[in-house]
Amino acid sequence: MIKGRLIAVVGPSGVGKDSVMQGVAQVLPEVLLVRRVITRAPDLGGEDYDAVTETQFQKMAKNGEFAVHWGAHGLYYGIPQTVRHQIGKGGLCLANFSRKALRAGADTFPNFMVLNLTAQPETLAARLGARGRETASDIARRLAEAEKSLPIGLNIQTVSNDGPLDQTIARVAKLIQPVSI
Ligand SMILES: Nc1ncnc2c1ncn2[C@@H]1O[C@H](COP(=O)(O)OP(=O)(O)O)[C@@H](O)[C@H]1O
Ligand SMILES: O=P(O)(O)OC[C@H]1O[C@H](OP(=O)(O)OP(=O)(O)O)[C@H](O)[C@@H]1O
Repeated sequence: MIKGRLIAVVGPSGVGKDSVMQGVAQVLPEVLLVRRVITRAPDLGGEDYDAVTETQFQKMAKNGEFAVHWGAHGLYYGIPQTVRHQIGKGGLCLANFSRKALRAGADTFPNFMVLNLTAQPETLAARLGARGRETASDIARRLAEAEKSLPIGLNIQTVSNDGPLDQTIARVAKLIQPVSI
């Protein structure tokens, strides 16, 4: 029997969290990508998300619609409660996560695992510029927050994404096996 789990993908802005998640979902069809609720303007690309206003987000949070939620970059992000059902059914779920919210994630989800992606600062700057989703001042703020420590005592796998994306995807696909019981 397979136990489901949530794998929180973390790392600095521009490291490749969304790209790696999408690539892994292509090579491992059983992987489910978590669709986050974000107070970001709709259709800015990078990931599929539910765009809501701040008022809508606060209402959803108050109604208990998020398993975990946090604020960052002047936005709010929520992981929907529905992810719990997917995990309960044995789903291998991947979510773009905040390093600040990892402790809450570990307290919320069974078999919680962290995929920590890394890249050199100059790589991050080049990638954020090329992505073009944020303004230059937003990019500067994101780069200033690149270094953050991770909580101790969690199941953390660290993988460099400095090299070719396909190489990272292949490494991650090998690491994120479901939990057998
Ligand atoms: N290994 C890689 N090599 C080259 N470009 C990459 C690689 N990984 C991601 N990118 C590019 O870098 C940019 C940032 O990636 P993204 O997945 O949006 O990062 P994050 O979600 O961590 O902010 C995107 O334009 C993406 O196409
Ligand atoms: O606490 P931190 O680990 O610094 O993370 C803060 C936020 O940054 C990322 O957001 P988002 O996907 O909007 O930005 P990014 O693609 O530039 O990383 C991540 O998903 C968190 O929501």
